[in-house]
Amino acid sequence: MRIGFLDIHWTDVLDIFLVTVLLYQVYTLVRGSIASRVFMGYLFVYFFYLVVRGLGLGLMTAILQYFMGVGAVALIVIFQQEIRRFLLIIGKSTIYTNNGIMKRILGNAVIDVKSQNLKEIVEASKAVAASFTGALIVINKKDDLGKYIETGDILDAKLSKPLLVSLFNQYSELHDGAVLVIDGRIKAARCVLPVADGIDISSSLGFRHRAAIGMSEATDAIVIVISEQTGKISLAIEGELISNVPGSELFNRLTEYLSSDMKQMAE
Ligand SMILES: Nc1ncnc2c1ncn2[C@@H]1O[C@H](COP(=O)(O)OP(=O)(O)OP(=O)(O)O)[C@@H](O)[C@H]1O
Repeated sequence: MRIGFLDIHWTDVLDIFLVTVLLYQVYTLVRGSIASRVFMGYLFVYFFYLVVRGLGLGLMTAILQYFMGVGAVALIVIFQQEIRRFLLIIGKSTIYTNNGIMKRILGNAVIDVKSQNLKEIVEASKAVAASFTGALIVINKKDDLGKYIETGDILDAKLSKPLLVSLFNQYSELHDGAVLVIDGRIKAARCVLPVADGIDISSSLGFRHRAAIGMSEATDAIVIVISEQTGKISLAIEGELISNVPGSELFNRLTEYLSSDMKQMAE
């Protein structure tokens, strides 16, 4: 097909369509985060580079070309989390990961929720919330949380309601930071979680809640966060915070997310 002086093939249309979809996906992933500004900046420089190259400005093209090369590496570092989420979404949504055999090969078998001791966690959360004590409890799904365990004090203790409650007691040496529950055991306490830096996060949320969101963005773990000020229980899942979850709903919400492969409970 010819439009004016342009000779357009169906492959060009497909190409433009795919680039549009890709750019839109990248935009939705970074939207609202500081990284989105970097993304827009990089896109602007790239278009400027195309114009300069089109005009045949050799020196400027060479400088921008060098900048784009270095910038590409910098982008990978800056967008680590977004790239990870993007690949996770692709990985999760492929038909292969829904196939039983592939699940086993990829270690994607649905985890045994019964062994997670969720009842004890729920009872402890309710007790902690009732006493207006702040708490952060991270429960693993499939991701390895090894690097977060290392930031705290390793306990590797049998999970029980009394132990969990006493860990968050304000007089406990281990009450600060997060408790990591791995495969139904209290693996570590006083752990430091990554803090979410999204500009769309409500300014009323303090660091405890931001850390919960940050952890659920960086990994597939589910995070229970209990506010010291309000005694409210919230859940952080896949970068979203579900505020004020009634104690009676907590067990079902945890079970639903942990036993699903790709649930978007925040929807
Ligand atoms: N990155 C982090 N990793 C783990 N725990 C953290 C992190 N940042 C803050 N915390 C925990 O949160 C506590 C501070 O909570 P802060 O008052 O700032 O948060 P908040 O979201 O307003 O919660 P609250 O409603 O309980 O006051 C710290 O004492 C610490 O225990």
